[in-house]
Amino acid sequence: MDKVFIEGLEVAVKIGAYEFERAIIQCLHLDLTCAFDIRPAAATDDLSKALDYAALAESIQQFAQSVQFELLETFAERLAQHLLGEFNLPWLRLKLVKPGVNPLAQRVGLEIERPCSD
Ligand SMILES: Nc1nc2c(c(=O)[nH]1)N=C([C@H](O)[C@@H](O)CO)CN2
Repeated sequence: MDKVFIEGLEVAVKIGAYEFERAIIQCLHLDLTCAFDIRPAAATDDLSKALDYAALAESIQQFAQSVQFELLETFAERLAQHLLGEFNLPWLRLKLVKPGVNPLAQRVGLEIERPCSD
């Protein structure tokens, strides 16, 4: 299956398990890969037949503005379900990085695939 992706999207969101995090907005770095058949768009040169990555990015930003969670896991799962439904996607991979959390690590975060491949 073809893939449409966004890499390095900066997303501002209220997220964190600790008390001090409930009052601040933090920036996550997001990579998204979506399975999508590009042939109808390629055959017609028509954006309406494509998976519009600008629309994906806008939907992600709006979702992030409308929620507040403690865990990256919750944010990832809810966002994945939101995108699968809104864009009628058969599969996606979503990677979230929360920068600056652990001084001994370059990056921490998680990656999910939905529907699961295993
Ligand atoms: N698996 C996770 N571990 C941790 C999370 C998380 O969302 N998922 N969150 C935190 C804290 O919010 C931390 O990022 C604050 O610096 C700790 N561990």
